This record gives sequence, C-alpha cells and structure tokens, in this order.
Amino acid sequence: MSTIAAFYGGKSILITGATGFMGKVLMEKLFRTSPNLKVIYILVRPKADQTPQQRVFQILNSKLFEKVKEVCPDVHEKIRAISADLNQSDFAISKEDTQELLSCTNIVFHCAATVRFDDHLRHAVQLNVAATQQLLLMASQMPKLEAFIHISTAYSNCNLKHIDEVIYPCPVEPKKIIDSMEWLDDAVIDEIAPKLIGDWPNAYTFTKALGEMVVQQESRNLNIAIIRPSIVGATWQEPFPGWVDNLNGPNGIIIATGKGLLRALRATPKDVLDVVPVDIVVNLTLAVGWYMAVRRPTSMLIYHCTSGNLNPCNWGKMGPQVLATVKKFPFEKAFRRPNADFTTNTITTLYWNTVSHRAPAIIYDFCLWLTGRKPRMTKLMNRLIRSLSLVEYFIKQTWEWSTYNTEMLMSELSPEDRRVRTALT
Ligand SMILES: CCCCCCCCCCCCCCCCCCCCCCCCCC(=O)SCCNC(=O)CCNC(=O)[C@H](O)C(C)(C)COP(=O)(O)OP(=O)(O)OC[C@H]1O[C@@H](n2cnc3c(N)ncnc32)[C@H](O)[C@@H]1OP(=O)(O)O
Ligand SMILES: NC(=O)C1=CN([C@@H]2O[C@H](COP(=O)(O)OP(=O)(O)OC[C@H]3O[C@@H](n4cnc5c(N)ncnc54)[C@H](OP(=O)(O)O)[C@@H]3O)[C@@H](O)[C@H]2O)C=CC1
Repeated sequence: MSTIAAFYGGKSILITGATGFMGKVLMEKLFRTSPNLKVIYILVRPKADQTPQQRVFQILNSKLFEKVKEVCPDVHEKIRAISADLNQSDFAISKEDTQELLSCTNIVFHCAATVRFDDHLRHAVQLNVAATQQLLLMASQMPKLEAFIHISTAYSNCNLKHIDEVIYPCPVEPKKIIDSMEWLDDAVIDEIAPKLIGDWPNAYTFTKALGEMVVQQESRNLNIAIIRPSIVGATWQEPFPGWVDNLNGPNGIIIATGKGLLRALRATPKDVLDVVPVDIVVNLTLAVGWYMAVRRPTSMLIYHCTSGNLNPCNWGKMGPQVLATVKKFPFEKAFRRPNADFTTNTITTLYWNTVSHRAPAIIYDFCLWLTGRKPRMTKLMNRLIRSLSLVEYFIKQTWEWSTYNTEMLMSELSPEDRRVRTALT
C-alpha cells in the first residue's frame, strides 16, 4: 500500500472548496485510496436552492465517485458537510460545528477561492485574502493539526518572468487592503482598483498573491505549505481520463473549439502552454500533506505544480491535438464543424473575430429571429470573445517556474508512491 495513502488512514481532514473542480477530485482520491480515514469535513454553502447536504449527496452520486462507492461503502458516514459561507467574517459556522472542527482536525486543505478574472476586488479580497486569514486563525486553535496546505496559483506572481518557490512581497499590505474594503464603497473601490492591482492582470491573481502573504504573516507555529498549480485541466488518469466539470482554464476554450464556436485563437505555436491535469495536482497536494506532517520541515515550503520545465507542451502541439480529438469525438449540437487556427497579431485577430465569430453569429440569430425563435448566438459569441480577451494575458506570454521543492519531494517518495504520483516528468 502507498505510504501516503496509509498516512491519511484514521485522519480527520478539513477541505474548503470541496464542491469545486479541484476539491471534488481531492475528496474522491482521499476516499478511494484511504477509505479508512476517519472523516472529511467540508465547508459547503447553500447554493441554487440546494441545502449543503443535498449538494453533497449530488456529488457522491456523480460519475466521479463511482469507484469510491466500491472501496468506501460508508462514504456517506465519513463526510461531514458543514454549512459555511467564506464571505462571512466568521464563516457563518455554528458554534457546535466550530468546536468540532477545532478539536478534531488533523489536516487542512484550503482550496476555496473565487477564480473569476472579472470579480469585483471587494469579493476577491474577501474570499482569497480575508477568508484565508480567518481560516489560519481557526487553524491556530486546532491542537491536533498536523499540516495546513494552501492552494494558490502559479500565476500569483505573473508580473514576474521567472518565478521561484518563494513568497514575493506585494506592494500593498494585505491587512490594509482587508480593512479598507470594509469601509470603502464599491464606486471608490472601482476607482482605485487598477492602481491597487498595479501590474497584475486581474483581481484574481492579485488577491492570490496577497493570500500568500497572509499565509506567510499569519503562519504562527503552524506547519504550512503552499501549492501553486499552473493551468489545471481535465483528469489524465484518475479516477478516469477526461473528467472536468467547468469551463475555466483550458476547458472553455477546448469546448468552444469542439462546438465550432471558436475558429481563431491568438497564440504563438512555439510558445509553451503550462497545463497540468487536475489528478496530478491532487497527487502532489496529498504528497505535500504527508511530507509536511511526517517530515516537519523547519520552514514553510512552496511547491510549483507546473509542467513547463518537466514535460513542456506548446501551442503547436496542443492545438492540432485538440482539433484532431474534437473532430474524432464530435460534440453534440455543435454550432459548426470544428476548425480553428492560430492568429499571431492584432489585425488578423480582429479580422477573424469579425469574419469567423461575430458575422456568422449575427446571421444565425437573424435566421432564428426569422423563424420566430429567440436569438442567442451573438450573446454567446460576445461572451466567448470577452472570455478570450480576459485570458489573452496568459496565452500571449510564457513564464518559467523553478520546481526544486516539487522535485525534492518526488525524490522522497517510496517507489510505489513515485510510480503513482510523478507523471509530470
Ligand atoms: C493547426 C492549428 C490548430 C490550432 C487550434 C487552435 C484552437 C485549439 C484550442 C487549443 C486549446 C488548448 C488549451 C487551451 C488553454 C488555454 C488556457 C487559457 C488560460 C487560462 C489562464 C488561467 C491562468 C490562471 C489559472 C488559475 O489560477 S485559476 C483558473 C481558473 N479561472 C479561470 O479560468 C477563470 C476564467 N474565466 C472567467 O473568469 C470567466 O469565465 C470570464 C472569462 C470572466 C467570463 O465570464 P462570463 O462572461 O460570465 O462567462 P461564464 O460565466 O464563464 O459563462 C457564462 C455563460 O457562457 C457560457 N460559456 C462560457 N464559456 C463558454 C464556452 N467556452 N463554450 C460554451 N459556452 C460557454 C457558460 O455556459 C455560461 O452560460 P449560462 O450559465 O450563463 O447559461
Ligand atoms: N482551475 C484552475 O485552473 C486553477 C485553480 N487554482 C486554485 O485551485 C483552487 C480551486 O480552484 P477550482 O477548483 O478550479 O475553483 P472552483 O471555482 O471550481 O471551486 C471554488 C470552490 O470555492 C468555494 N467557494 C467559493 N466561494 C465560497 C464561499 N463564499 N463560501 C464557501 N465556499 C466558497 C466554491 O464553493 P461553491 O461550489 O459553493 O461555489 C468551490 O467549492 C483555487 O484556490 C484556485 O485559485 C490554481 C491554479 C489553477
């Protein structure tokens, strides 16, 4: 049996963001490979008129958890959905639940965040900075806590070209940002946000950087590690290939290509695209939790979960591969036959956006209107073009991330664990 899987046996684990893309895969891997774990606490907010329990029931009955049911039949008893809202200063957790979390938790995996690039700065600060601060305060009151693992992003310092596994200071003190969000109104925040964000591309990456500073400043005597994944895509192997449940990162672009919506993408074929499968990120996350709890490094460690310097993939390889795949496995109800190409400058991008994106959508909507149906394609195409403009920053340039700590950790693994977890190389 894997040393890492055995470590999580009997443990009480707290996962924030467990209902999200990464959180679900993390929870699934834990239940499938360490079915004798004691309990997984998950902070869940009510959403879309579903109670936290209903949301958990839906997740446990999804395709992702099919294998879990075989190896961990009592999974329903081992998961504890705790109603919480990280937008509230005290997370709106009941006193009893708080008491249980504080007295029982052995490992914390903090995945929750707002990952939208167009989020209001106030909301991004609340979730990615203030909630992290609050969780660290809770963690400092957990007598049985063995490790606290914070999930950040490899793009938290995307204003730099070469990024090491260290915390870089932000030009703004996180506590001052948190305090100012409490009394500034939205109009003033909108006014000063560009100046606060500075040379970060959006509130998401800026607040993830601030979150890392908070982790460093509020680490107290906690045993903490930070993991920085790059662009996280669908599962590579576990629990089965190709699982994804959102349009974030590469997923939306691949789906848009498959549906024949996207016909032109501004990218340079030789440029490296740093993508990692979500199951690889989860494998590293569990390995880090084990390493931090068992080996107790003397200082906080940062782990880059990136592929660029280990197994680089460039646009010239990824693009044709995606195109060939969506042609071989066509999407249902596609708008057009998938066919796309790269553009490499503003003029051609503008031209193809007009000719291949906007004009066909307008013609299609005109036909819908003529036949008495509600036009919808122009709105969708405009959203897609806007999405592309918001991710363009991450597509048109490349970064270098050092992976010393991650490679050091891989060398510490048993042969069995290394076989399972080192697919990046
Ligand atoms: C031979 C050559 C071949 C060439 C081939 C060439 C082509 C081949 C392609 C090759 C591809 C290869 C891989 C590509 C890698 C790309 C990497 C991208 C970089 C990612 C950087 C990540 C770096 C940091 C990573 C991190 O650290 S965190 C990353 C996680 N964070 C994000 O990635 C947030 C991004 N997104 C947002 O921030 C929000 O999406 C926002 C953008 C604000 C919009 O927001 P909004 O306009 O509101 O749109 P949505 O809310 O998304 O959707 C609203 C409504 O439109 C619908 N819809 C949205 N899209 C789509 C869609 N596609 N298709 C259909 N429907 C869609 C949706 O169903 C909803 O419908 P409804 O529900 O309303 O009915
Ligand atoms: N996806 C990617 O490409 C990458 C992601 N990351 C990081 O990984 C982590 C997880 O990302 P990912 O899984 O993609 O994100 P998702 O958006 O899929 O999940 C976000 C999670 O946070 C929870 N959450 C958001 N707001 C609240 C709130 N107010 N109260 C309680 N819970 C809340 C969500 O709950 P709910 O279901 O209720 O909305 C959800 O469980 C994030 O920290 C992100 O920065 C890093 C690099 C790349």
